[in-house]
Amino acid sequence: MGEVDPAFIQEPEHRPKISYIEGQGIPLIDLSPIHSPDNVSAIEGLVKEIGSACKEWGFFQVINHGVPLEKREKIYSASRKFSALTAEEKSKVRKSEKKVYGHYDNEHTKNVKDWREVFDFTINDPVTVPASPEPDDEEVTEWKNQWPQYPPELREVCQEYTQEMVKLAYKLMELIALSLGLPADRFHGFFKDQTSYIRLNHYNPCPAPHLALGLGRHQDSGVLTILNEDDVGGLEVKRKTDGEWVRVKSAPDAYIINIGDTTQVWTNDEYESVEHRVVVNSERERFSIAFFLHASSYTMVEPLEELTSEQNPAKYRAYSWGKFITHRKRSNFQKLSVENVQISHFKITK
Ligand SMILES: O=C(O)CCC(=O)C(=O)O
Ligand SMILES: [Fe+2]
Repeated sequence: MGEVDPAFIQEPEHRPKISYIEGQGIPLIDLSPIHSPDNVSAIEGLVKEIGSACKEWGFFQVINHGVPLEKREKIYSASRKFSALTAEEKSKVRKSEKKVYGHYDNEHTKNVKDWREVFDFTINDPVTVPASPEPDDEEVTEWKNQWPQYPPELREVCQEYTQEMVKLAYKLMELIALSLGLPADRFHGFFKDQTSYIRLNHYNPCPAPHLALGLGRHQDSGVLTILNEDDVGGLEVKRKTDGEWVRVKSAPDAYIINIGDTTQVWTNDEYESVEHRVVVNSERERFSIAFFLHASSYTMVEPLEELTSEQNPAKYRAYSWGKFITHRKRSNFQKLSVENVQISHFKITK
């Protein structure tokens, strides 16, 4: 076995198990009804399924989602070509504190290094965000994409894929709104100048897969994540019922959807954002593509009025989405002595 940089080594309690439980129970939801919206009873059934999946798992898979296979194949192919470039070539579009999108292979999750490299791009280029996390600083700045020279088609296939993700994300948010007894378009207003981005993930084979993780345990901080993975596998979800890590077995052509922290706050904990991580292996590299649906930076995130009452008061104080992400971005480039900003910091304690 090769030597592995100690920066990658997880504490014993966070190391992956040799044998794993396959997440058979993770709901698999057929989205066909969204393509014939007049079929009211089919939509109602679908809304119920989505509601239970959000409540019980915070994770589910969808099939018949309407995203053309060809667009996905194209973005995977471009992602593979990019990952095969030399480190020097990739460093030309390297992420930094100032350039927040691009290539990066030095990310830490909870202060342990992840065994992966990523390429990030914002779907609204440039996107306007606060200049600093300081609460009183009203200055704004722009975050822009960096596109590599090679492969030349990367930019275009990413843009085409983005359109599909946005369409699917809106559909899913409509179903989620309905499942909460809200009007279908209840969430749409939050996405006018959305800060959503896409991440192309590449996990190399790892000589010490029992010590390191492709991606350490975390919750997604945004609204919703739409993930596609290749056939290698490795995503694990912390099951709500018993806290066990279960391996997601991706159905062919499925997208894996999970609720993020913003939705947890909006729904006042009705739908919780669930921890997940990625296990690597010593034989096969793995690719995945994640679309993170994020609100406009000027959004104040707080429990929705319709979902709170005297009996069920708001469990969170309002926080600025823009300040939250600038805080996160800054700390990504500094080794932390304290925990990163979390929604729990806005929790109202009695
Ligand atoms: O690659 C995966 O399967 C999951 C990636 C993920 O959870 C993330 O990037 O937040
Ligand atoms: Fe994630």
